[in-house]
Amino acid sequence: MLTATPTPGAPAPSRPGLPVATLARTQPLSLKLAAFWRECKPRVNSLIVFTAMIGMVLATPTLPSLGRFVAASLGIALVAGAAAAINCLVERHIDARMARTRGRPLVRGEISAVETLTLATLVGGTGLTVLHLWVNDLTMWLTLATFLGYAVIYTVILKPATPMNIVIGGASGAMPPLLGWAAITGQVGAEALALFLIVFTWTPPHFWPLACYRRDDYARAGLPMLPVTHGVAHTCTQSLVYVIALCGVSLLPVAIGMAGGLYLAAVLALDALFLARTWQLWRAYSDALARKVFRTSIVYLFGLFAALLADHFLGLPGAV
Ligand code: HEM
Ligand SMILES: CC(C)=CCC/C(C)=C/CC/C(C)=C/COP(=O)(O)OP(=O)(O)O
Repeated sequence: MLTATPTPGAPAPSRPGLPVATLARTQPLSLKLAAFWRECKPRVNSLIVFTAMIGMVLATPTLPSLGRFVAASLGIALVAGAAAAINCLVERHIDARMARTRGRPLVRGEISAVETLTLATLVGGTGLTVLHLWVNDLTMWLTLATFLGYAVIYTVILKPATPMNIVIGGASGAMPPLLGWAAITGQVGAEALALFLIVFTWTPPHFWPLACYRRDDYARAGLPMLPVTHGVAHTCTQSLVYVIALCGVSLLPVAIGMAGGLYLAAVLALDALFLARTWQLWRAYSDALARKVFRTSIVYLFGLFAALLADHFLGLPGAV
């Protein structure tokens, strides 16, 4: 619970002079809802939902039913948003100590812990209900497991305990394309596992460059991220190993016949870009380059899934 005593290093609350707990009580509902929206981490979750949507489109040789597609996207988005909000709730004292996260709504007193919990329960519960009523129970259970994997196993247990937090916790972030596949087919096939493996292998070199240039933040917050516990050089070596593995894993869709030449051409270019940047970082680390590698990771994953989509549409009957 945030109290009237300011957390050392935390920013001033959104209205100076008022303690954060009092502030949260005096905010109008519209501002609280806007604060909750930010707690749902809409930018990160837009890519998460995008990968789930591609999983749905790839799961059928034609096009998925529009109703099922919309219901599954909505259900997954709502549960992912609730998971992000619970992450903000659990980590509010840590967030107050890090420059990157100290502007978050709970830290600034724009919303209270109880309101965050209430809204997250409502939103997450609605998401699971949508999946139960209009998608299928397999997707609902797998989405619930993903929620628990991120909000509890990663956030509460692994993140404060081990520098390998991201490798194990990354399994939750890799689930959405598999959830999309399960939403359309009612099962989990080899193709869904290939998509899972791509995001799973991508996650460490997505996160570690950011953890490198934010290492002082993580050290101040007392979180055992790899650059804090093992240094930047070791983290860059690990990132390079994962990107090399990713170059292999990214070819799985071609190897199992779920994607063709267009995807192959695009993914080879993306692999070359990600590998070159991660290699440069390994050779000569700088914070500026680490920022660039982090941004490249996002371009990489978005580009890979967009290429899968384009390749799929090219293969549809009637396409040139
Ligand atoms: C457990 C695994 C993951 C961790 C620890 C992680 C960590 C992070 C962190 C710390 C940021 C910076 C957020 C900020 O600036 O506040 C970030 C940004 C981002 N992440 Fe991840 N991430 C993970 C998985 C994923 C996955 C699976 C996706 C998408 C499929 C993703 C997509 C993004 C995007 C799009 C951004 C940029 C957001 C922006 O520009 O504001 N992340 N990630
Ligand atoms: C369907 C469903 C439940 C999906 C959840 C998907 C999922 C696991 C997303 C994780 C991505 C994410 C926001 C990481 C932030 O990590 P962090 O908490 O270490 O970052 P922070 O320091 O910015 O809070």
